[in-house]
Amino acid sequence: MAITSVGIVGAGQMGNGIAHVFALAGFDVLMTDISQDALAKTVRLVDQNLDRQVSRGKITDEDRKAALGRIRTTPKLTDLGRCDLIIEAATERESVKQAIFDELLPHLRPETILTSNTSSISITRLASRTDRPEKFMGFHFMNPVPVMQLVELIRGIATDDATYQTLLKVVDKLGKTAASAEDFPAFIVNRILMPMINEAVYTLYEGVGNVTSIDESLKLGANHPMGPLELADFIGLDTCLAIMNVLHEGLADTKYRPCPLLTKYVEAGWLGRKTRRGFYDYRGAKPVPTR
Ligand SMILES: CC(=O)CC(=O)SCCNC(=O)CCNC(=O)[C@H](O)C(C)(C)COP(=O)(O)OP(=O)(O)OC[C@H]1O[C@@H](n2cnc3c(N)ncnc32)[C@H](O)[C@@H]1OP(=O)(O)O
Ligand SMILES: NC(=O)C1=CN([C@@H]2O[C@H](COP(=O)(O)OP(=O)(O)OC[C@H]3O[C@@H](n4cnc5c(N)ncnc54)[C@H](OP(=O)(O)O)[C@@H]3O)[C@@H](O)[C@H]2O)C=CC1
Repeated sequence: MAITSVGIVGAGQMGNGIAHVFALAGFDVLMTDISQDALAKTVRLVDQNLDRQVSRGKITDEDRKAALGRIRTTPKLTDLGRCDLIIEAATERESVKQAIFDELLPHLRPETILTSNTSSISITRLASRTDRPEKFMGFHFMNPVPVMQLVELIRGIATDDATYQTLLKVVDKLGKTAASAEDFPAFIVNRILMPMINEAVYTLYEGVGNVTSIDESLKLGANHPMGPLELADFIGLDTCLAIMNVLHEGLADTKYRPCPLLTKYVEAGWLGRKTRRGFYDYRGAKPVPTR
């Protein structure tokens, strides 16, 4: 099946980046979000990021204008029913994703492919509660989407080969690289990355280092582009905690227990960059470590 139109549910940082790369690659994009505020901001943010690519000579101003012209928004989830491909990129909570699929399913055409950008949740379980487990897949983009080359493709137990092949072609059209992961908690990237971030929070919790020394150590000592705490703030501490909980519950191994300090930051509503406070405080001119 040829995909020309894409419906994106969730206009947060991931939905925004996904809309950006699909529109630039020539797909028609329709976005929705329960937050009208997020929806209102999203096209402006895509424009800013496209503009950044124009100023760095990556794309032309014509490309920017054409991409923007392909993005539309709607407050009504059910309007996405006419799209060829759905990418759910709402908050990392199974009940949220479930409710979205329940509402959307009666409005989809039978051939529509349904995907989730989930970072960790079982694709087989999400798929099993839909009317099309064979046309359901994990479609996991990395943040920031316009920059990161990888897309993880996760087949549930029932996903058919035609769906997988269609998504491989879509990834190719986006100019990105696909990696296939089996459907186990947090797949490949987050199975490895998130325990490292959680360990960095334990290192902070136990006083082995402070925010600055931990981040500097990994940046200068292991050549990571961002320190683990800076990266956690970038991803969102709520998302990091949700992924650790899926690993902990799904693999039933205490080595994945989320650090109590990570839980405390999330309970405080200090979710990182998106709330302007996390391991760093972003409310001033420069980020200031909170510990
Ligand atoms: C949680 C999950 O489920 C999975 C995940 O996503 S895990 C998170 C994965 N992501 C990472 O690990 C990111 C780690 N960090 C990095 O790679 C880098 O710090 C970074 C690319 C984010 C920024 O790099 P930087 O050198 O500090 O910043 P900056 O110079 O501003 O940007 C680098 C390039 O990215 C571009 N860029 C950054 N953000 C962008 C955006 N949102 N849109 C478009 N372009 C962007 C810049 O234009 C710049 O392009 P050029 O190289 O062509 O000049
Ligand atoms: N952050 C990251 O680095 C990565 C995240 N992901 C995954 O992508 C998904 C989105 O993450 P991210 O963009 O960071 O999260 P954000 O918190 O930035 O955005 C999520 C958006 O979804 C909205 N939302 C919540 N419930 C609904 C709903 N029922 N219908 C429509 N929209 C809804 C939220 O609105 P409101 O704020 O009002 O609740 C918010 O605008 C998650 O599954 C996450 O695990 C995947 C790769 C990387």
